[in-house]
Amino acid sequence: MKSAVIVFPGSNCDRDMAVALEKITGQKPLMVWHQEYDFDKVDFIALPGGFSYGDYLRCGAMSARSHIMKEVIKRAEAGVPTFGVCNGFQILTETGLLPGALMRNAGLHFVCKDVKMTVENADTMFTSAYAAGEEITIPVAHHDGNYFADTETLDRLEGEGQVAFKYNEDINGAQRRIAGITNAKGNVLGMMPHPERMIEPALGGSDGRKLFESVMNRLG
Ligand SMILES: NC(=O)CC[C@H](N)C(=O)O
Repeated sequence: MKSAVIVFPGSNCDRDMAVALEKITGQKPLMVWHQEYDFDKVDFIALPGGFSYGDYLRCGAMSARSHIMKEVIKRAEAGVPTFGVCNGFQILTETGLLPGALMRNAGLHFVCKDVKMTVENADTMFTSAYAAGEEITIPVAHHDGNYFADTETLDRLEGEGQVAFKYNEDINGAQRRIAGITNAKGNVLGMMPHPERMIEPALGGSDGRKLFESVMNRLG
């Protein structure tokens, strides 16, 4: 599985993502700088966490309008599996590839800890290696993780199985404790927790591993 990791000024989880992808897929990902217009054909695109453009305006707002995102949007709309973690999730909502918005945490504090969450839908290309309802522990580190969407959108997301993960407890005020969602087609996933930081016991656990394995199983 050949992957690309998109790098913006202020990304700080790009190397964590690259290490996880290389360890799990056995192939070094392409690191793509935001000023590029195009990049080689890949099977998987990752938008890593961080503080792109210093989180100015709104988290992810400036990255969403960068050169490279035009190409990412084109490929995601054509069906390429696209995965945004934390700041990557914020970028995906800012582009409109995913619905809703990530607002300031309800407690107005940066939240940095391991959280328990539940796999709400194990029937997606990103979650199929998990069991439905499986409880997993994954770290979060964000100040804008408070997922918001209007009631109609939330009902649709839940009704269509687009809620991939929910926190077991309220950690940031997110509506319906939503931690990660997919688009309607199922090839775009955004989530606030960082599975790339939980891929082996030396990191405190391996619960993030199955996410990458799910995609690998699907792509063959
Ligand atoms: N770890 C991250 O990606 C941080 C995301 C974002 N800048 C926030 O703090 O909300």
